[in-house]
Amino acid sequence: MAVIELNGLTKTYGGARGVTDLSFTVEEGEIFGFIGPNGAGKSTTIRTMLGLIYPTSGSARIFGKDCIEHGPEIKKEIGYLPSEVFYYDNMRVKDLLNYSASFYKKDCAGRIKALAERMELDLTKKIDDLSLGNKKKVGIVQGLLHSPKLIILDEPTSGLDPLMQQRFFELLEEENKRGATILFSSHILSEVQRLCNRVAIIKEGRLMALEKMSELKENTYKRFKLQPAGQVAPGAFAIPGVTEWKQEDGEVSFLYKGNINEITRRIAELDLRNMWVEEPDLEEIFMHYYVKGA
Ligand SMILES: Nc1ncnc2c1ncn2[C@@H]1O[C@H](COP(=O)(O)OP(=O)(O)OP(=O)(O)O)[C@@H](O)[C@H]1O
Repeated sequence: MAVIELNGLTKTYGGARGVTDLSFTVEEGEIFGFIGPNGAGKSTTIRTMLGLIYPTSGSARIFGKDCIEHGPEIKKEIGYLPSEVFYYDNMRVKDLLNYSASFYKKDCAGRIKALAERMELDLTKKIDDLSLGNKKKVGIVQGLLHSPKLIILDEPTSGLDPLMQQRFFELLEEENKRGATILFSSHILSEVQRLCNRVAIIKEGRLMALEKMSELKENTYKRFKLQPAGQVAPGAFAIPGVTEWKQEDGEVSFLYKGNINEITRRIAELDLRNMWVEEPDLEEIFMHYYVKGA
């Protein structure tokens, strides 16, 4: 079952581009990455899903229901963590969270306590006295306290230290095992890589690619590093698919995309001391899409 369905979603702000003709679906149980640089249109898409802004044309549906027509009903089943969190500073953390919980017709007390313990959040503190990272933790607990079916995260890790990021990711993986679908929007590619099964790449408001994480990695470049016994002739790797060829300090490196046998035949002609083949990280993949689509 599709949990999120975007159909030709377009949003303009006055004449300015927000997102253009965006279509994709997120299936139940997925951890879906939504990546693109600042200004690509991620927040615009999320705000439309939450019914906070109206699409100019096209539609966004969640749980099979239109996000504008059924906004309040849909929102009860969504946990949303915005990129920036703002609170009434005078409140204590527990009062704010109890207030948030009162919107759901569920007893969330046990969950609030468990989540706060997990994230090492002091419920008795005044929001005013919290650091940025601790405010972020309030947002996390607030987003998860009602055990939502869909979790929408907009740049969720900013302000969290590495240990807390790790905890948070573990928490998300548990929520996913419990059955929650997750949309994870980010420009930090390593975290998307770590967590997501599938990704949509967005650039200047348009969908650039929609792929399984595994395919995204397979269909792209591999980085080769060789340590030859002597100098390699400059033309030795002049075959299609080889780019960024470099020879320095006794090491040859290049990116390769193509039939793996072609390249191993070339490599086999060399006398090697050592060799490494590395998976490209998402950063390199991302650059590839951007350069290609530029
Ligand atoms: N309220 C608004 N009024 C006018 N233009 C807007 C508004 N909100 C967003 N935009 C524009 O829409 C485009 C997409 O912005 P959006 O915030 O959705 O991108 P993003 O991918 O979430 O980036 P970021 O990570 O920086 O938030 C940008 O060009 C932005 O300037």
